[in-house]
Amino acid sequence: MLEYRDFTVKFESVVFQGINMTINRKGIVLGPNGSGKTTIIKATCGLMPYKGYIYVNGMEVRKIRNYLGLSTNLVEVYSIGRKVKDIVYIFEEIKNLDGDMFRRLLEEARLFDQVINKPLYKLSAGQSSIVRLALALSTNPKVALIDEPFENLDPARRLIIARWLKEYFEEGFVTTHELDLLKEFKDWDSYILINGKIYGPIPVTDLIEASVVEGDVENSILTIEIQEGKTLSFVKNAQIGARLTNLGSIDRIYGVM
Ligand SMILES: Nc1ncnc2c1ncn2[C@@H]1O[C@H](COP(=O)(O)OP(=O)(O)OP(=O)(O)O)[C@@H](O)[C@H]1O
Repeated sequence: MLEYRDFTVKFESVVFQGINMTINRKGIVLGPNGSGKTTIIKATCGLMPYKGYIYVNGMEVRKIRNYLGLSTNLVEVYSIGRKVKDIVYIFEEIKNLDGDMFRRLLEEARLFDQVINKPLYKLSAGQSSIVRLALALSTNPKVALIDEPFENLDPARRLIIARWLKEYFEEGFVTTHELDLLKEFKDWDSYILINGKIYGPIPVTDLIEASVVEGDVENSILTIEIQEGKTLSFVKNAQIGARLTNLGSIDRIYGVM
């Protein structure tokens, strides 16, 4: 279980202001560019300072030592070792990574031979993304925090990745701004991260059926503040507004206004 209490991050401007949220299943976190998707994962993995509290299975992140049950695909975590095979070896030693599973996943993505003897930084963006996801999932994590796993991937590999995400971890969330992938995660919850706030959980099935309408609409499943004083409502089976999934990317939500 992930719990955020008064979670606040400020850089030059506020990224999160006093977030209170509990995630106890698997969630898709949707957010436009710069909304804080990577920031919330970094904070939850103890990779950056924050105000307030983050609890992973009841343990406050700042106090966690040697917890093996949390995994992420963030590149910062895999900056050790020269080649991919060295990273696998190190994670087998320090995090009980299952080397056979890692090999099996990469063979399924038809990448193993191409990447295993190369350093991560020499891989293409898509290859690096798949390798880091396979590293994260091969530790059989209870909780996984996966940042933008679908970027730079061809359609066939996106479906492979979606299947891994459904199968290989128990709790946590996957961030994306791509809306056409929602249909792969129909029994998950979704969260929308925008303008310093996090909205949700909303069942993915509800979001798939929702249209986005300007203003505060009665009987909507959700109303969000997209900018100071400007709201958008998500309305199921509406005859007005723009069907959310037709937007393609959550970044295009600003165009609805
Ligand atoms: N170390 C930092 N110092 C200053 N500002 C930062 C830092 N890291 C992130 N930010 C800012 O915090 C905001 C959130 O960044 P973050 O990378 O979390 O967004 P994101 O939702 O992952 O975006 P994208 O979809 O573009 O990857 C952005 O405005 C970014 O410029």
